[in-house]
Amino acid sequence: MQNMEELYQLIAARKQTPKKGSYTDYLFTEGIDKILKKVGEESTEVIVAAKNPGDDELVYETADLFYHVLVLLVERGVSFDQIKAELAKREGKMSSFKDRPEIKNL
Ligand SMILES: N=c1c2ncn([C@@H]3O[C@H](COP(=O)(O)OP(=O)(O)OP(=O)(O)O)[C@@H](O)[C@H]3O)c2ncn1[C@@H]1O[C@H](COP(=O)(O)O)[C@@H](O)[C@H]1O
Repeated sequence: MQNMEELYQLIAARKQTPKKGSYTDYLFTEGIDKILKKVGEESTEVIVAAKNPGDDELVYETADLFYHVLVLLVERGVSFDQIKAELAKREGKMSSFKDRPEIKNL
């Protein structure tokens, strides 16, 4: 079983020690524009999958998107701990939705 953090570490290791024939290495070699294009493509595929019936396609495309976002974070030098810290800051925070009537009125 591979969790998100383990996958991040594997991708970071690929950047540190490139492995010939690896898709991750291919993305790093192509560079940031290619990685961003893939994140865009995979995001669109998630949206389309979410509109279609059944979960399989949505699960598959979401996994693709997560992987490519992790590649992007490694490429940009953002650590997984930074993401965890940001999520932790939000934990247990009350939603300010009720205080913002403009959202309900959209
Ligand atoms: N989670 C993934 C993962 N998700 C998607 N992909 C690849 O992402 C690509 C997306 O498919 P597309 O059809 O959109 O892209 P493509 O036509 O293959 O290529 P391009 O469009 O990028 O030119 C596929 O080639 C998938 O294999 C992934 N490749 C690798 N991983 C993980 O990363 C680990 C390291 O991978 P390697 O570096 O390749 O060994 C693997 O063990 C996996 O756990």
